Amino acid sequence: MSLENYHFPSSRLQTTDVEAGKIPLVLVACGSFSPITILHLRMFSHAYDYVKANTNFTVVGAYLSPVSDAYKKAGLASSTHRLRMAELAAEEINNTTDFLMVDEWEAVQPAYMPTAKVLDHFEHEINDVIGGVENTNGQKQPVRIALLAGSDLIQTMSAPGVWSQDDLAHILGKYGAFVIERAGTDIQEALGSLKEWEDNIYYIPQLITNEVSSTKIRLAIKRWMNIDYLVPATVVNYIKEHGLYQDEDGSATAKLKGNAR
Ligand SMILES: Nc1ncnc2c1ncn2[C@@H]1O[C@H](COP(=O)(O)OP(=O)(O)OP(=O)(O)O)[C@@H](O)[C@H]1O
Ligand SMILES: O=C(O)c1ccc[n+]([C@@H]2O[C@H](COP(=O)([O-])O)[C@@H](O)[C@H]2O)c1
Repeated sequence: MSLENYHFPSSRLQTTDVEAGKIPLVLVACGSFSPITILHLRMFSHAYDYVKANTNFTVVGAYLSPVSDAYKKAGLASSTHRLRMAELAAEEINNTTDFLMVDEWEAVQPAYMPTAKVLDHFEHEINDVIGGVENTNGQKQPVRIALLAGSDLIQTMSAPGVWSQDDLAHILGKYGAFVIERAGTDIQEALGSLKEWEDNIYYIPQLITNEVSSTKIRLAIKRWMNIDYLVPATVVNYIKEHGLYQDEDGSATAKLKGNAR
């Protein structure tokens, strides 16, 4: 896994027969995914349903883009592990909805890559290199790239000093964001200083809110608790096999392994 042997994943990108009259859309979720949870996957299902019912877009592909090791956030497993877990999770969701892919480009960067640059990378690969998509009338159309995020991430955009103003204008002005409600975030506050881009921000309430977070999963593992049904089953097994997120003495992993059926 390195930039030299990197290839942009497009196997699940719908490049032909896109419904004429619709705007083709690719959703990109950036984050740590340490580990990926079912809520990360649910973000895509929520967005897909919302887009279909409420907009003139049509989803032609979706990507998980795990952040690189240079992000150095507490609890960040190595990008090799996070990419593999994301792949396993994507395989699971694709049993029911066939559009999710994992892009390694951000994760393999030697330096931290701001989200604006990550979205530019998708724009380049999909619209410049692949050349957009073809609709049912045989016409070529550019794809709209958009950020998919939980409302907590959008709230950080209103917090001073976290994002550069130029990057915010670029992300929300050029690309836009689909924002999934997240328990504990006041959406009015989160969108407070982002008013000028409100036409490009789509807020998606959740009928069933759920507070699963990667932090809580890591905590549960440290407390020797079972994490079944909170992360995909294949990812649970991967975490056990590789002893991820364990205490220094390894006891949490030993217990998880002991619980394995
Ligand atoms: N329960 C959730 N509801 C809505 N959005 C979520 C939820 N969990 C994660 N997200 C969103 O998923 C994206 C990636 O999240 P990230 O990898 O930081 O997960 P996290 O669970 O917030 O991690 P951590 O607990 O390590 O901070 C972010 O946009 C975040 O807002
Ligand atoms: O580009 C930026 O300036 C920027 C500022 C804050 C956060 N981000 C991105 O937002 C994501 C946050 O993930 P997390 O796990 O810290 O919630 C991650 O992909 C970061 O690269 C990006």
